[in-house]
Amino acid sequence: MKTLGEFIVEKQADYPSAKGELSGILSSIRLVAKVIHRDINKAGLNNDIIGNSGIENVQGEAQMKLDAFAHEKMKAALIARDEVAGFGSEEEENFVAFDTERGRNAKYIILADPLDGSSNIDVNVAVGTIFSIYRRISPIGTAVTLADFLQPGHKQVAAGYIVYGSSTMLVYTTGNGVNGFTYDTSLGVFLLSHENIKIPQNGKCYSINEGNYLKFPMGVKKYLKYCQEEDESSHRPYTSRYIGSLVSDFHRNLLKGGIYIYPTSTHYPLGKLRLLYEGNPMAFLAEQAGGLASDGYQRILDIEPTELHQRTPLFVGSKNMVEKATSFMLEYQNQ
Ligand SMILES: O=P(O)(O)OC[C@H]1O[C@](O)(COP(=O)(O)O)[C@@H](O)[C@@H]1O
Ligand SMILES: [Mg+2]
Ligand SMILES: [Mg+2]
Repeated sequence: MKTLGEFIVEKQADYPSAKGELSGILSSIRLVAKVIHRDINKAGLNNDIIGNSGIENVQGEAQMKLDAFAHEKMKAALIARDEVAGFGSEEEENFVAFDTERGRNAKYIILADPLDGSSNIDVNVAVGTIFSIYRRISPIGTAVTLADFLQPGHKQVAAGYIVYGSSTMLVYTTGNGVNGFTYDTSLGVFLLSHENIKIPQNGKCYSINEGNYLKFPMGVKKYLKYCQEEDESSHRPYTSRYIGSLVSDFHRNLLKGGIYIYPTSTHYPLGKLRLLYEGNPMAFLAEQAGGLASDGYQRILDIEPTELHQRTPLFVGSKNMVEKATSFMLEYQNQ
């Protein structure tokens, strides 16, 4: 079976002009995945890892100890690389420009949600790490600027996630399909287990925090009613599945078909999920697997970001399901 390392080298050979820089970054993300995997596995035994850190992150949300741990590990792994010019993270207010000679001459910037679904850690439920890679637009030889981080999602050169579930998997795309690798803990390697993943065009599963139903826009309420109606030909009613960890919910729907929705609500008028750390990477993966991602009205990857921690509504998953949901959004646009 092919390892992630072998796969990366093989793919690099498909692009003779490539200098292996992207491959180097992916290798460091693989290392971060192993480190976080190791510590998550000890979470129940280690009080330095579980629980609330007692501080709020830039989103005003309680920061878990593992959030901060994952963020620090990721930053340390990336700063050590020749290829990375800067890092933006959900856990840090400003982006970090790697302002050394090496960083100023590097080509890529990374955005990440180092630990996604962190409220699940203390109860032993799957969490994840999400990453997104862009080529910088500022001149080489200078420190990166905010503009390098505010590029629309269609400019991503690679994106992916690690899901720390019943097994740990790394799933990524470089714009040429989506591949998944399962971590073999006894060998310490990621093995290619899910080659060229394609999301089913139709699914039977919808994932949304239905507890917020009364706060949703009318289009979402109508779509949920549609999901729950009886109709044999379209296999409705669909099944409701919601873990509360985007990576895990997305991963299930990617493999089995389904739709994940985090809409606007009276509570979160702009949506809850972050465009740069969550929306864009998942949208890139979904499209590369043959699915779709929308904010309800437009393609996620076409949104021009204006802020690092910008939020977005997200409808992502099987093509026909996302199209159906967004048709309801359009129909009930003003309600
Ligand atoms: O509890 P809610 O409001 O349904 O939100 C759940 C969503 O929030 C998130 O946890 C946000 O991610 P973080 O843990 O990285 O802040 C998503 O993973 C998840 O889908
Ligand atoms: Mg998250
Ligand atoms: Mg997070």
